[in-house]
Amino acid sequence: MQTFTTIAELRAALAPHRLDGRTIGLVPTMGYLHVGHMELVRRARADNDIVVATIFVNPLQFGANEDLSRYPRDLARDQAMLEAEGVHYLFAPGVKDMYPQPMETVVDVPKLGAELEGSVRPGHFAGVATVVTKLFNIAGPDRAYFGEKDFQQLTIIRRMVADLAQPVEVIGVPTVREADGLACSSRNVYLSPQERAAAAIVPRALDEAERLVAAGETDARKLEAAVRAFIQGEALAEPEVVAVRDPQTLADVTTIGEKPVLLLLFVRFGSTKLLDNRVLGPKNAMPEHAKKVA
Ligand SMILES: Nc1ncnc2c1ncn2[C@@H]1O[C@H](COP(=O)(O)OP(=O)(O)OP(=O)(O)O)[C@@H](O)[C@H]1O
Ligand SMILES: CC(C)(CO)[C@@H](O)C(=O)[O-]
Ligand code: BAL
Repeated sequence: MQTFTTIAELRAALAPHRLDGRTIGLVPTMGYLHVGHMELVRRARADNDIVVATIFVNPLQFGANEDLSRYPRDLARDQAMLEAEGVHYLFAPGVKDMYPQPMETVVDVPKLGAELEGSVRPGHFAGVATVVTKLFNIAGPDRAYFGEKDFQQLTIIRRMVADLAQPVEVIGVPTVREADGLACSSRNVYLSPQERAAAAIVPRALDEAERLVAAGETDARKLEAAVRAFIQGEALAEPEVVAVRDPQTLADVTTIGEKPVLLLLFVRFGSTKLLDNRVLGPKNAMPEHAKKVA
């Protein structure tokens, strides 16, 4: 695996592959990799001739009071993990390599980006859409891989690609979980031992929602209220977003009926925010969602 920090180096390395007709799969990350990221890499390896992973902690998507400066980083460990999975190229630019001058151009999907997680992280999704567009322009991938854990992000990227006719196939990858069901996440390292134990309430809340729907709950607002109360049963957990939405569009849903719905959770433990979601409803409509890691 070769690691590059500049746009020119990566482009030069990829150009001959493109000329030879090889397909390129892109796995964008912010580093501090875990088994969830590795699942994205494995999918990219299976589908493409060449795999490019990126590690960039993108300042554009962090608010002033967020964790940009303390975001966990370990490039040497990440490189070893990517190399072991057969990644061909790692693009790990510095901020000056990505943004040599202050960015004047913004890619935004404003309606989808303003709600749910966006309502507590204003500007976050414009930062994501902008950097992902730039990464697409740099690497020119045939396919790009994103996790379903960040479901709103995945929805926004799909919409952006469709609206702008970006020539990339977006592939969503099911959430990889720890043994107790907690979704793997780089930010899990922020949790104290007590918070880590308490965080198991998040996947359990998804189970509880599934149970309530199976027991006949059809009112989306009532389901949200019940799930919120369930999470609040854990003293260390503060639910910021509990929302039942349409899984394709994220549009509001009032009734849970024939069609599957998506339950999105954004739960705070101290200063750490964790995301999770599950499709509820007809079983055959569910994606392969809950993957456990031993
Ligand atoms: N548990 C997981 N299963 C599958 N994909 C995941 C998982 N966690 C993250 N991803 C995906 O990996 C990509 C890079 O995510 P990122 O580097 O932000 O990791 P993260 O663990 O989500 O970090 P954070 O804790 O900062 O949210 C995103 O597409 C994200 O959805
Ligand atoms: C897609 C992404 C790498 C853009 O910075 C980031 O939002 C993430 O890690 O999910
Ligand atoms: N995992 C999404 C990137 C972020 O929280 O900034």
